[in-house]
Amino acid sequence: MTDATQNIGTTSGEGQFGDYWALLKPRVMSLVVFTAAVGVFVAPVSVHPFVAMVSILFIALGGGASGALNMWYDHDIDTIMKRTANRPVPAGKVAPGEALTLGLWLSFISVTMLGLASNWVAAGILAFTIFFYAVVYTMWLKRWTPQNIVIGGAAGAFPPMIGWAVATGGVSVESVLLFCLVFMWTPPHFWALALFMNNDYTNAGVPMLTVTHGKRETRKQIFIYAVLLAPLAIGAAFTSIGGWIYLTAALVLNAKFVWGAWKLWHRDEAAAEADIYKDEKAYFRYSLVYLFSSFCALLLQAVWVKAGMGAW
Ligand code: HEM
Ligand SMILES: CC(C)=CCC/C(C)=C/CC/C(C)=C/COP(=O)(O)OP(=O)(O)O
Repeated sequence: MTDATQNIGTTSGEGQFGDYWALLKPRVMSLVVFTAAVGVFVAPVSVHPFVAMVSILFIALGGGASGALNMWYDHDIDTIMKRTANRPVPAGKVAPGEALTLGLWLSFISVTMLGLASNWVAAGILAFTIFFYAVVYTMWLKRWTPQNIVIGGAAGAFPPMIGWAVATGGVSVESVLLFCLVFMWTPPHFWALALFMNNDYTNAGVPMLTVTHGKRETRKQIFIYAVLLAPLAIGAAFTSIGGWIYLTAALVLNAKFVWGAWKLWHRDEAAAEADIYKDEKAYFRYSLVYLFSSFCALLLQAVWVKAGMGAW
């Protein structure tokens, strides 16, 4: 789980392809793009497969662009944090100005091309998402408030709405619901990681909740968001994008998400430290399985319904 590349030894400004690729945060963005793709396919309007494919590609490019802008701005704190120290910019493989240029160009290309390939509502939401992650979250919230990832999480929640807009040209209750699923999922996802990466954030002076309010409060907040997410996620089964396949998956996935959060909350801090945050790491990994599986279930449900088999 690292963005580091293997090109040790190149000097600033002489990065290799792998270094520029790493600037796009490909691993994180793969799941982001998947949620966007599901947004395209669960929408009630069929899109030409070529338009769908090209649009998803440009959403991916926009996500990558926002990652490069984030790595440009954050290279000072990325140098301090162990997890990020060997990213291309802090490692001296790519000059900060290059990351900025790449981010700006890819933003421009992705938004323009998405507008031309699908529609300008989708392109507008993509532009706003890039702005929200790169400027609102990275440049402002991240270094200012422990609510950084709660508010900033909106950036990661927009992609399914972009996908939905690619198909329908607009926004609807269902696409807002998809937004809410990712939005409410983000705090447990990130704070689980913050519990075992707290030293990094403390050293870099980033006011994550674990740093400002401590791990006990963070554990409680993870549980609260998991509990708030569950009825939304299960409730989605009873909307036009739901049905029995999704409901079955949502019941199992959310039960495990809430139960895991409950256990994290009641975990003794000394015990957690003694076993090097095994449960916290497992919960972070499960957060990824949770989101991926929930969106897989939505996709499967849509295929089932579109094949004429009915939602229930
Ligand atoms: C503000 C919102 C979010 C924050 C602050 C956040 C934070 C993080 C951090 C710090 C990591 C570790 C990354 C690394 O070491 O490179 C991570 C990993 C990951 N995140 Fe998030 N995340 C957010 C939203 C999302 C969203 C919306 C998605 C997908 C829909 C996502 C998917 C992933 C994936 C797939 C990984 C694992 C990457 C790997 O294996 O290297 N994250 N997240
Ligand atoms: C289509 C589009 C524009 C999508 C953007 C989606 C998006 C905002 C994803 C954010 C996920 C992410 C990498 C957060 C990392 O936070 P961080 O920057 O604090 O983490 P770091 O310490 O690993 O850099």
